[in-house]
Amino acid sequence: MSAQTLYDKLWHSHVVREEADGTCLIYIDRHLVHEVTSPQAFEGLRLAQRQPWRNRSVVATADHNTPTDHWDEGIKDPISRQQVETLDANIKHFGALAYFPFKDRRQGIVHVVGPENGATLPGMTVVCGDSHTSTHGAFGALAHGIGTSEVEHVLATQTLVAKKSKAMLVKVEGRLGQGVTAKDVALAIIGRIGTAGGNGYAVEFAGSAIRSLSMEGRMTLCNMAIEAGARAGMVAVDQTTIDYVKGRPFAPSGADWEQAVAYWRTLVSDEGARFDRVVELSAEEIAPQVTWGTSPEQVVAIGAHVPDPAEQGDPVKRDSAERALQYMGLQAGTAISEIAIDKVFIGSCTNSRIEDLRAAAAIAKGRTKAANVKLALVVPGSGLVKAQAEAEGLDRIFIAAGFEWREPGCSMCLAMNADRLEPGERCASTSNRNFEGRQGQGGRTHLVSPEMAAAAAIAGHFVDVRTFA
Ligand SMILES: CC(C)[C@H](C(=O)O)[C@@H](O)C(=O)O
Ligand code: SF4
Repeated sequence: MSAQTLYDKLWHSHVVREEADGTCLIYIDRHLVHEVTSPQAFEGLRLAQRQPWRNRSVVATADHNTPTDHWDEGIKDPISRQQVETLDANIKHFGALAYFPFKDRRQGIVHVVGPENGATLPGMTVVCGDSHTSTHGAFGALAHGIGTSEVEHVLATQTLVAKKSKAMLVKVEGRLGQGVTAKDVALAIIGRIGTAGGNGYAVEFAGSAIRSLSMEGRMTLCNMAIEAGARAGMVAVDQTTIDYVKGRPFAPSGADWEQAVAYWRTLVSDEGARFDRVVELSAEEIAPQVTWGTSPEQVVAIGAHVPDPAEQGDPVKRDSAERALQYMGLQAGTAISEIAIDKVFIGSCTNSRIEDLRAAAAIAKGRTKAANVKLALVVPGSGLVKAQAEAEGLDRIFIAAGFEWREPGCSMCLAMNADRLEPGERCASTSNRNFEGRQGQGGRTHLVSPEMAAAAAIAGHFVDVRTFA
């Protein structure tokens, strides 16, 4: 057999049936479920009087609609409460391998919860009614978001109708500088190929800079593959992957573990495997990134200035840059480091894992939030991340610096709960989307790494974390 990509291997090992036109039925190993995209799917099962094909593939949690403070008061918003209670009822009725409901010790953002419990494993197909399911590709898994009707299809049949995508290799060689993170790599890639650059592709991230990333970093990167328009993002299995998975609650153990590891080690692209497109970046050239507009591709390095739309050759891009500047309340030519901020959000499935919190705390330690920053919110990705951070004293560092330490959830990543921006407020955010109104109507989002967000909270404006002393 000719040399195969990691994507080829994951795909072919899951095809149940292939039609002449290439449409396939692929088997789904892990089905992650949250409260937003599952109610109609479960309702569909009920109406059809069907049972889930394999409810032990389901791992569910409530994340988007859960508040991040005053948990003793429950969920105040009636619509949010109903969504979360509906999930409770559906899981109770249909069953699951694991359910981490509101207030459970292990509750959290579904994309944080899956991996940390060992429910996301190399070689799996992982789906969820959520676009950032690409996160799980960090494990050498084939992972992507699906729509609500597909959620129902997977529940009912354990399969998905899909067509194979083209394969793209994004290679980042070299050493990332001090203060340059996986988030900066992700933003730099999107800045290079654009938010449509990955359309029609499954992307494998490779190269020495990617190999050197921790699993947390790889998850950050794969999380944002979707913002580059890709169907899925993935990283080949190596020792870092295997070390991370070992000993987690749903990971195999004993003889099963040995057998699994032997298989997982094959989950790499073969020498000479063919990709439809190859993009190469040099790690040394990547600086901390800050988005200035309303699309993740509208991004520059911290030392740069807000670009002038007039210099944009493509009329469509020029138009959208002009609109973005207007929405963002920015002038072309302004130094990024002169942009003052009102709020800071450290959290989301992109950057709310323990390593992200450690990095932000290292910047905040012994310092104080600037007076013009009304709120600096730190929201761990899960209850387990929160407990770990507290055991390490990170919560006390943040609180001493004037930051707020909250309960886990999606929080201010999207305004589906009480955490949001007010119209016109400007936020340094570690999340993944900066669309108009994403963090609240009229809110202005700048995407950055956790280090950059913490430094901005202290300085009151964006600042180069590499020279921040
Ligand atoms: C609510 C959910 C469907 C949505 C998604 O699919 O991504 C959300 O998680 C987001 O980040 O916008
Ligand atoms: S943290 Fe944000 S991006 Fe991630 S699942 Fe929640 S809302 Fe979507």
